[in-house]
Amino acid sequence: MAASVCISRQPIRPRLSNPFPPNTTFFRSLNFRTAAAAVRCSLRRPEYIPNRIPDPSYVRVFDTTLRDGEQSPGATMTAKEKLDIARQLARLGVDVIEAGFPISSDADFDAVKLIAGEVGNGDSDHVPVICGLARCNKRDIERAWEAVKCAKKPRIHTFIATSEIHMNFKLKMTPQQVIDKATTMVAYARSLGCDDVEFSPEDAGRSDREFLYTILGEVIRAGATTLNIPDTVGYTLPSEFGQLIADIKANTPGIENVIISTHCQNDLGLSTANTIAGAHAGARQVEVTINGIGERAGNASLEEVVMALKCRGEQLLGGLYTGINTQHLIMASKMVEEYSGLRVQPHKAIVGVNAFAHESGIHQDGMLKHKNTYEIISPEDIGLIRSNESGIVLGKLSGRHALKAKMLELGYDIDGKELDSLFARFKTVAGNKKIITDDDLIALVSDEIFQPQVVWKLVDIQVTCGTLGLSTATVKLCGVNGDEHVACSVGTGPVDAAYKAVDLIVKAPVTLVEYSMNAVAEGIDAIATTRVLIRRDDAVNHASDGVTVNRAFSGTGAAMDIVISSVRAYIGALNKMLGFQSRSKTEKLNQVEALHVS
Ligand SMILES: CC(=O)SCCNC(=O)CCNC(=O)[C@H](O)C(C)(C)COP(=O)(O)OP(=O)(O)OC[C@H]1O[C@@H](n2cnc3c(N)ncnc32)[C@H](O)[C@@H]1OP(=O)(O)O
Ligand SMILES: CC(C)C(=O)C(=O)O
Ligand SMILES: [Mg+2]
Repeated sequence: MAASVCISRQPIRPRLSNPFPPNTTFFRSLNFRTAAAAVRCSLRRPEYIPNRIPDPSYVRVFDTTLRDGEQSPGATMTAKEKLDIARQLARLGVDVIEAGFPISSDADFDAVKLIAGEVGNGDSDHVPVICGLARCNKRDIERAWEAVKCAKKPRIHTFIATSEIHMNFKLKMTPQQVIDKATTMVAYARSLGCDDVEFSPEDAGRSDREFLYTILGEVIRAGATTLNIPDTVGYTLPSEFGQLIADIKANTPGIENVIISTHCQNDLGLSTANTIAGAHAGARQVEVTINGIGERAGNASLEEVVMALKCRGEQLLGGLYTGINTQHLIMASKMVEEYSGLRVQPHKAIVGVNAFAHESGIHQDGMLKHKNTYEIISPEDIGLIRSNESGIVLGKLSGRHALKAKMLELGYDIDGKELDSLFARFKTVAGNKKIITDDDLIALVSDEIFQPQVVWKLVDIQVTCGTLGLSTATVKLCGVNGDEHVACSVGTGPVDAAYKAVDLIVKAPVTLVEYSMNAVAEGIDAIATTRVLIRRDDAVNHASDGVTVNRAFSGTGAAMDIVISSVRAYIGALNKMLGFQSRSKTEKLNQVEALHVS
């Protein structure tokens, strides 16, 4: 009987907020380091001086989501959207916002100017530098200056290509002409009153080293304050890019008076690794974008670079850190995803929907026992509030520990045989469905666990239906003694035919009082939950011997197939009714026996 099923709906239990057991020194120190880095981030953003950073371990974050990011095909954003993102970037604590390429269009000019006026003039403790991009020509530079000059900290970023292939085929200029253009334009930018000028030798990753040292030395003399080293076509490997930065640092005259920066495209999927290698080799500005969006395969992603520095900077990178408040990362990612229309792949590091989700049983078991078994970052660190604390996503690879924990979260404390039975049914459903929702699980519980004593059990069912004739159903049921019965019937539809076939076997005259069905999850592979209410037709006869049997009995069934779900519900209700009848009769007999004894 149902009374033998030991399930209780329980309130969700409060959880420990500290995932580190107090006596585990390794985790304590790891926790301490993370906390210390976070405190230092918020307390120690060094004063902004264009060409110098007072703390040698501080790495400036230059966000170019609104410029290089917008160069992703289809990512064009309105001025209002760019302003919203710029505000979020300021909240995040980026040091520099490259707001656009003002010469490229009036719309971009207006957007950059708007951002410079609003975000570049904020009254909070931290106001980011607002930067505009310009080619090495006067019109671009004037336009960029016009757009950013109202910011508290304006910057012009000018660039010209230095690789042989770009100089020969694209610019059609000699190396000396390129040097002259670069130096005159850097000086011109300074002459406009801009004391924060960044210069980029485009395609530095494929440029001749000696030529780079020369042109970079010259632009420093002309007044550049930041030298950005772009791997424009994402061609270098991490060791190579790190060496490039180290070589520039060692061989460029006057380099000690400027900041070296990285700008890594992602054509080989190495942009984050290259950026970290660059910072390790001496770069103190990293150019990145939210979600890694950008030209072609994108840029180094801000969240990956920042979290890599936060997680490993202290241990492996000489204490490098940034001023990013990582708790705003998820929001920034969502906003950029929404406004740019570029969807984040589910398995994207840090911000992908699967980045903190665990589907396989062994991992889920580990997560339930100690989160650091399978997570190196806590989701709260990036502002992610998980719907369940351990990030468990049930699927066909999940195990009992995870199912039990998930059911507890839903309010069902299930153990032992009931858990085994639910687990078996769950595996079947999970094998057929991509996503198991909470509603699916609840439907499975009510179908499988809250079953009355089994009198009849559905073994097989086959239906045919359609527009050509009557629906027919063949049903095979198994009785209490294990004997199998088969019956066929026609009906007005497949469910009606199936119910009539069941009636032929069970031979209990009942009326179907109510029938309802819900698809409890979205999609074509949703589980259908059926609820039926039946009433025994010959109730009066039994009522004469004092047993109340003319009550209604409900049954629920769940399955992806609506006919199976319907038949399960019907048989469930029949079983309840038959079980109730036999219990009532037994009780009556017991009462009579007791009377005789007394
Ligand atoms: C690596 C990077 O991401 S660089 C930034 C790339 N981003 C963009 O290009 C987005 C915005 N661009 C635009 O809107 C347009 O390209 C504009 C408005 C800037 C220019 O448009 P147009 O004047 O029609 O020129 P177009 O784009 O066809 O060609 C570029 C011209 O700039 C020249 N050029 C390219 N880079 C530079 C440079 N850094 N400095 C000076 N001139 C340059 C090219 O040689 C070419 O000159 P040419 O017309 O004499 O052959
Ligand atoms: C403008 C420069 C810095 C650039 O985006 C690149 O070289 O990729
Ligand atoms: Mg770029």
